[in-house]
Amino acid sequence: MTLQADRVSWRRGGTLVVDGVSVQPVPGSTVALLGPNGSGKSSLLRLLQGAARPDSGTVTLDGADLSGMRRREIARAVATVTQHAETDADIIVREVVRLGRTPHRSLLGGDTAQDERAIDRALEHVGLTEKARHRWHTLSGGERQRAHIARALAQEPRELLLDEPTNHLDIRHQLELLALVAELPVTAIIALHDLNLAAMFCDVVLVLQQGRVVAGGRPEEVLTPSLIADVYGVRAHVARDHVSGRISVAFQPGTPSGATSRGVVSSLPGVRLPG
Ligand SMILES: Nc1ncnc2c1ncn2[C@@H]1O[C@H](COP(=O)(O)OP(=O)(O)OP(=O)(O)O)[C@@H](O)[C@H]1O
Repeated sequence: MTLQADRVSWRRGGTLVVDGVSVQPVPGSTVALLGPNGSGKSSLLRLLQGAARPDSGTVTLDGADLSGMRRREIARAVATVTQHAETDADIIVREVVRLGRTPHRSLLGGDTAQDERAIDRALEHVGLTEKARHRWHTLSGGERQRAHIARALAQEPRELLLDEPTNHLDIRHQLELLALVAELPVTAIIALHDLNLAAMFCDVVLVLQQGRVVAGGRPEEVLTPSLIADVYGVRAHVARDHVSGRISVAFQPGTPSGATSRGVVSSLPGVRLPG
């Protein structure tokens, strides 16, 4: 059992932005949410984190409907890093990361040795140990992003929801972050724009278009030139590494000629496309 969405739909500002989406990740797997701008990736993550309720369908955690659960209860299992995470207070980095421990703290108790260890580990994972005592406003954009990820890791979640976590990161930190997430013993659902990062690190990709899942499965099954042409409207060449079996995508100038590959369906469990 894990965090699952079953045929969720959500209307925002009069528009259906999530349309009958099911997500049933295998526990411990890493799932990429792909799709063009405005296709509904962040909206779906908001439903999965319990920040909003679907108009229809259900999001469940270990079989229990998220809408009947307390935020603290959800936060003990599910950590989220959103695209626009900010921290106004001028506190040191370690205190930002400490916020991740809040759901685990008893109302009267202070921080325990376990809290301190979780914070140390999280800072180390994202390479910010040296900056732990620095003030928040002195960090670069990428360092702030990594601190927010450390906060989520300090939460010691089972489920990790990340919205464009590589946004501000240089290439080394992009690779390190996704390698870390893929190795962690968590189920991770990550909204990504970079198809190559998805292909390198994710077990499954779900491709959204106008709120609907139009393809889902292993990256090498789904990320074909015709799917990329259909969904993103760009030409691409896809090469496969014969040793790792992983693919890489090279984009080409020009508009693709009309290919249709909607509904690439995988035999993988947990990937269900709308009928
Ligand atoms: N607060 C809001 N109120 C009304 N509509 C919204 C709101 N936020 C987003 N939307 C709309 O919902 C749709 C999906 O947006 P969403 O942010 O989920 O897409 P996305 O795939 O994450 O996009 P991006 O790749 O640009 O981050 C878009 O059409 C957007 O305009």
